[in-house]
Amino acid sequence: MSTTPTTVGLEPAAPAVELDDVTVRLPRAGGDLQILHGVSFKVPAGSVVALAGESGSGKSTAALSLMRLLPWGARVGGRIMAGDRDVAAMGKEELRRFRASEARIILQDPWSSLHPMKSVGAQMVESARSADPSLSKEQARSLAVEMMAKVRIPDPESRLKAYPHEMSGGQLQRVLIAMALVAKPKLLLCDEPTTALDVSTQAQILDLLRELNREMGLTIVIATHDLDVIAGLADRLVVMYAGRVVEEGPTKQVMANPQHPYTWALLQTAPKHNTGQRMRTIEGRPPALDALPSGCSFAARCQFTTDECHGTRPELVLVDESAVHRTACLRVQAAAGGKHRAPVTTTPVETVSEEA
Ligand SMILES: Nc1ncnc2c1ncn2[C@@H]1O[C@H](COP(=O)(O)OP(=O)(O)OP(=O)(O)O)[C@@H](O)[C@H]1O
Repeated sequence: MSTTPTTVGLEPAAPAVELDDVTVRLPRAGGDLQILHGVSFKVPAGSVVALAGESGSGKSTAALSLMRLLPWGARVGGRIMAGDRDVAAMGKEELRRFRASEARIILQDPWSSLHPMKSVGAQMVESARSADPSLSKEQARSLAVEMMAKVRIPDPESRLKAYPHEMSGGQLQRVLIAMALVAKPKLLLCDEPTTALDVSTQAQILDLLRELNREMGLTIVIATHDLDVIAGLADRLVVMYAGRVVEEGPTKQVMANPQHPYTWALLQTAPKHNTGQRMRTIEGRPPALDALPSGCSFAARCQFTTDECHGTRPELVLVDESAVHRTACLRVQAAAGGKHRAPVTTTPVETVSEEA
């Protein structure tokens, strides 16, 4: 885990990327389906930020929106910033360069992320040269060998000649990470990067990500439903539910002292955090996105629900200013006697995605 972000008493690092009041709507017959509702979080440069939540909570959509990799016709509101540039306002060529060299993505299924008919080496050379067209084929190839060695693929020279079907899932995920690294990106997005892998390979890939963050200062955003993945890796944790952020803060603090009942319940489902013999599940299901309740989306599953929770949607407010720990729960806010502050939000402006 890096030590750069939001250290108490120090100036927080400038955000590498930031979502500010982001909404995402997808077109469908009968009216748009809203997937994200005013999602805001910052990813300090050099940090690891995890997006956690059950399936369908909007983690992937939030992560993919950072690279504008949303389905065609998606309407995006709010601001998505990469440093001081607005990702939504990037022209085609700027966006291509951003995706080729600054921000790279690793998806859950390594098999479908690679071309089956091209050797690993050819794909790595392409990746390197799309980020830096001035590289010769030989230079790109030696960079590929270097990065294959960095992700600890034995005998990288000969493995470059292999085709994807000749490699295991764990090796392919390493190849994908190496393929991202040849572009020398600043930001690596990982969408459930270990879900398709066996447990020991999962641990090795997580160790590798941790090492890349520490040694290369790579900023990492990782979307996962598995809180054990996050525990030793992420500096900050963003917990999502039904398309909203319900809690956000330093991972250790959120895990040791979860404020939102959903975060607490989610932690109980993680094997290492569960003290009982059997793994718990959270009773009930998240609400359908086209039938969200007017109050708190978690109210129907929460053991602390009051009448007010059904009628009033809680805003995400600071519960610990120095650690930038926020939660969206009326009960927590009431217990604090209203001393918590709601963040300032901006007026959303919508853009329509046409290139993904
Ligand atoms: N292209 C799409 N068309 C229609 N609905 C979509 C589309 N993409 C996502 N959704 C819906 O948006 C919601 C959020 O999806 P998203 O993949 O962001 O969630 P997630 O938390 O990453 O879940 P998972 O871990 O299952 O991927 C889900 O209900 C999903 O069905």
